[in-house]
Amino acid sequence: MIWALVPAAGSGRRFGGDVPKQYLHAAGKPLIGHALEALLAHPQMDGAVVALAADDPHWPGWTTLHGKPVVTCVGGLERADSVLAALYALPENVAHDALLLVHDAARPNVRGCDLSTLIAAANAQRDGAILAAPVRDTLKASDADHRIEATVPRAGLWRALTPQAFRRDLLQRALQAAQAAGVTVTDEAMAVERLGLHPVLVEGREDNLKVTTPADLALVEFLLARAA
Ligand SMILES: Nc1ccn([C@@H]2O[C@H](COP(=O)(O)OP(=O)(O)OP(=O)(O)O)[C@@H](O)[C@H]2O)c(=O)n1
Ligand SMILES: C[C@](O)(CO)[C@H](O)COP(=O)(O)O
Repeated sequence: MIWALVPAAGSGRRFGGDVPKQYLHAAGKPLIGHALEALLAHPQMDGAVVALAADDPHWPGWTTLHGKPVVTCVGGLERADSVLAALYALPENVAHDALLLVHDAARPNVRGCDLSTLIAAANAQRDGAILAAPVRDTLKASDADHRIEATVPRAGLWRALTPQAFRRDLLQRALQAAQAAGVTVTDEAMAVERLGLHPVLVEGREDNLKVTTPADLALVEFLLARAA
């Protein structure tokens, strides 16, 4: 059994505007709709838990997509809190060693081929696996005035994407440990790394973009329309 946990309780501060970005439309449907449909269209996926802002007026109320259950819960202050809330909201019949794929609602262009390679990698070893893209640009470190201080060697550097795939019991233990330590993790792998484990990086599509600013939306609109 494989379930998705979809953090969708953010307010989109960097994007701006009144409507949280996960509900903005591109290629005819909200970004969250594209993300959930891509996840649940995959034959190995069994359902999804979506973490929403309290009293979210935008949630369309889906209870199934592609014939698979969609469960909702109230998210938390940070993304990691929302992921943990979604984990706690998993239905009773989801086993404690079930594989969980955590995917940003703001990443609408995830593809089935990437889901298949990620699931295979996560099933092949216990530390988990994440989609990621190798850094292709030269990286610079700067001072507070944006003056270059150094060029950062990019060999072995990756951009973490989502989904990130972990066994339920491991993910719960890792997120609870980070929360108890007062550490705000920016992705699930960071919490698992804190336990001394080494999740595997699975090269994913560069166009599995997270919509963070308005410029991202225009690009995602083009990508989704082309994929339709
Ligand atoms: N407390 C939070 C914060 C974020 N998210 C979700 O985590 C994903 C990635 O987070 P991000 O892109 O940072 O979204 P926002 O937090 O909404 O953006 P910002 O940081 O600009 O406010 C998004 O789908 C967002 O809805 C969440 O579920 N709960
Ligand atoms: C989880 C993530 O998408 C991996 O790159 C990223 O860390 C989310 O960061 P955000 O600031 O919460 O968008």
